[in-house]
Amino acid sequence: MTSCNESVIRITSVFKGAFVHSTHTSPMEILENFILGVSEAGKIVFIEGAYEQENLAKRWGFRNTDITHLKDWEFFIPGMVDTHIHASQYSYMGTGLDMPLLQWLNTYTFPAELKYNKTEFAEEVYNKVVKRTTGMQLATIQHSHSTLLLGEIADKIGQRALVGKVCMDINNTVEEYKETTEESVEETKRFISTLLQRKYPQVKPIITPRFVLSCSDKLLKDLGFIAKNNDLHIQSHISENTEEVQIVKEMFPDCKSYTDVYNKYNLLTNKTVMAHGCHLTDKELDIFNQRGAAISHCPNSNLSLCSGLLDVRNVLKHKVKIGLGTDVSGGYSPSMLDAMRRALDTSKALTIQTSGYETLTYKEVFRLATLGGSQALALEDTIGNFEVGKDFDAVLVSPSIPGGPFDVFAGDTFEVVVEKFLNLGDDRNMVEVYVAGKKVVPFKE
Ligand SMILES: O=c1[nH]c(=O)c2nc[nH]c2[nH]1
Ligand SMILES: [Zn+2]
Repeated sequence: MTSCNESVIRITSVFKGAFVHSTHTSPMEILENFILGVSEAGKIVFIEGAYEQENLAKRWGFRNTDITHLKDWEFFIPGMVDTHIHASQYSYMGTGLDMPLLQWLNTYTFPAELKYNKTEFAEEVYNKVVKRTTGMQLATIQHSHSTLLLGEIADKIGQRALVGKVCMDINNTVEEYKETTEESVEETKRFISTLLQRKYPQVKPIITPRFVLSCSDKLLKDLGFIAKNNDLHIQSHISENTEEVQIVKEMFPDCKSYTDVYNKYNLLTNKTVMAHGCHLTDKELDIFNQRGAAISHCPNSNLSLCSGLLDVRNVLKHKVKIGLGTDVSGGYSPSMLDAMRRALDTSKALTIQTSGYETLTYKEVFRLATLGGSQALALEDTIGNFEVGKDFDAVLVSPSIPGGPFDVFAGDTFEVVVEKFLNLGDDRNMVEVYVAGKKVVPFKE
């Protein structure tokens, strides 16, 4: 394609059709018959009504034959952002959901994660999990060599990812699955500097204390320093289950709350995303708001481990950033469509319990899965919707594929088709995935 005649920006792809995304003012905007241009750098250069085609073609120097026309009923959505997933738990996804959090960790999770000291096992699992998930993934693993491998695989496939090495220096049940404080700190530093040196464009490190119950005061303190000194993202778990909350309270009598513990160690920043938060109090949500920290709502996991029902409406009321997470394998599905559906189920369960409760709409959970996720990961300037200047991270949805999971009828409106896809669609409908303008699905073998 030709270069633009009025600036150095080179347009490499132009798509014409329907674009569905969220903005600050609207949970779902359906832009039918629009035209979107992507630069060589993978950025959205324009998105305008198709009636502007001629002007745009002149201004940016593309020809009509350069335009990719979406087929009937096809539409683009922004890449969905999975704000919390454990790549290292993928091997037992869909099993072992028969006990509450702390027993589940001791029985299934710690023995399974121990296996990642073997690089071959890590390689097999990570090659599979990176391909199974569409969108951002946060991976956790204790062994830094396999965690680096995860970063390498994500980069090779073209995925966007924040990758973290789980830190834990306390484990009274599976004794062999823990590090000394020094090991945890040194391995974290080594992991971060190696990953940063590799300069992967879309793969970055994230500081990952497992949760308060797995980390000594010294480890939490040192991780807070490392994150601050290197301006890094932070991820952890908070207030997932009532037993966990009670133990934290007993362990830290001087702290006012679970949130206060992370806050004390500089682990609550505007680049922090905390998974779950089902039992956070209003005061704790106020602290999240003040610190600019975010919550990853993991509804499949919250239901599967009977942890709790996060009141998303209340989180939004406190103006706390919130996105969705699959939390594989506490959550049994790696699909962000499933995360949206379980978020709606949770909101409906709260509606049954609470008279006058304002149930989330399917449009609102779509916003959580896209724009909300980008805000939660402090990446709103780069991804989350189709605003000019952002990276073109997108999924091409084809609703009426042969043998697909739902049917489209002549009388359906675009809005109805989008709703059907969100409630009934699956991978078969997601025919192409783009990350920063590059097509990553279908995968190149
Ligand atoms: O859902 C969860 N999965 C985990 O691996 C974990 N570790 C601490 N807390 C946790 N919660
Ligand atoms: Zn988790």
